[in-house]
Amino acid sequence: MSVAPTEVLRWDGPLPSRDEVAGMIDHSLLRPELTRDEVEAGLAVAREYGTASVCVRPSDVTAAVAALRGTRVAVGTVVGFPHGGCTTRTKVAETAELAGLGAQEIDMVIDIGRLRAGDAAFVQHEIAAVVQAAQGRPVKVILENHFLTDDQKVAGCRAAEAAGAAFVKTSTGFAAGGATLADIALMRQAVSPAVQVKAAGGVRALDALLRFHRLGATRFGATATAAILGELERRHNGEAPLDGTADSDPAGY
Ligand SMILES: O=C[C@H](O)COP(=O)(O)O
Repeated sequence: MSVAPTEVLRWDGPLPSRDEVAGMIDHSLLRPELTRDEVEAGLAVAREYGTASVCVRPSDVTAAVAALRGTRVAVGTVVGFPHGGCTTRTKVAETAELAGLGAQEIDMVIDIGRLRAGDAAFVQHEIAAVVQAAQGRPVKVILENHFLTDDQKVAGCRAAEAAGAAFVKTSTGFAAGGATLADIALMRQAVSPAVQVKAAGGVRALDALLRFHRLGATRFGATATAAILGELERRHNGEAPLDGTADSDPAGY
């Protein structure tokens, strides 16, 4: 599918509310160097804004569950992250353990090499095993599009849907490229309306988020949550866009 030029995709409808935008963000706290204090500060950001969830490292799930108890912010975490190359048994065991610790959403990385080799059946089987281990918790399937052709992205999306995934997701945020407009359009077309599309990796500006949303993304993985929502507040107050981000590369790469 061809994607309209950036200018055409500029957001021109009524601005969504802060709650609406926050309610689509998985506040990402996945960087390997984060200290416990930095994680706690990130959890406070999610709590303050009421994001859809936090996406934390597995070792932070227990702390996140405690910090967010009684709020509407779900605790999400990652499986097979970031390379996707561990065994299916390991991904299943991770999922079961993290669910037991209170994780409510699971973002899993596929076996990227197997998909590139044309073995979508393996990828589907592995996703299905994680979906089963998640016991009803939404599973978001990270394709890591940076490494894939369009045909492989579509095959990954179809495998995810057939396996019972709730979302297909563009990227980990740790490869050399993240979410793109073209990929969101492609992924939205590749799955039925029953499956949501999550954009992640370089979604660091309000305009980027809104453009992705217009193309069908309904969840966003972002570290720049406070900046995105601060920009939204400025727009609601009638202030001009911060710095021309409306015309920049929407994914920031
Ligand atoms: O959600 C996945 C990544 O951690 C997003 O990181 P980023 O927003 O800094 O690109």
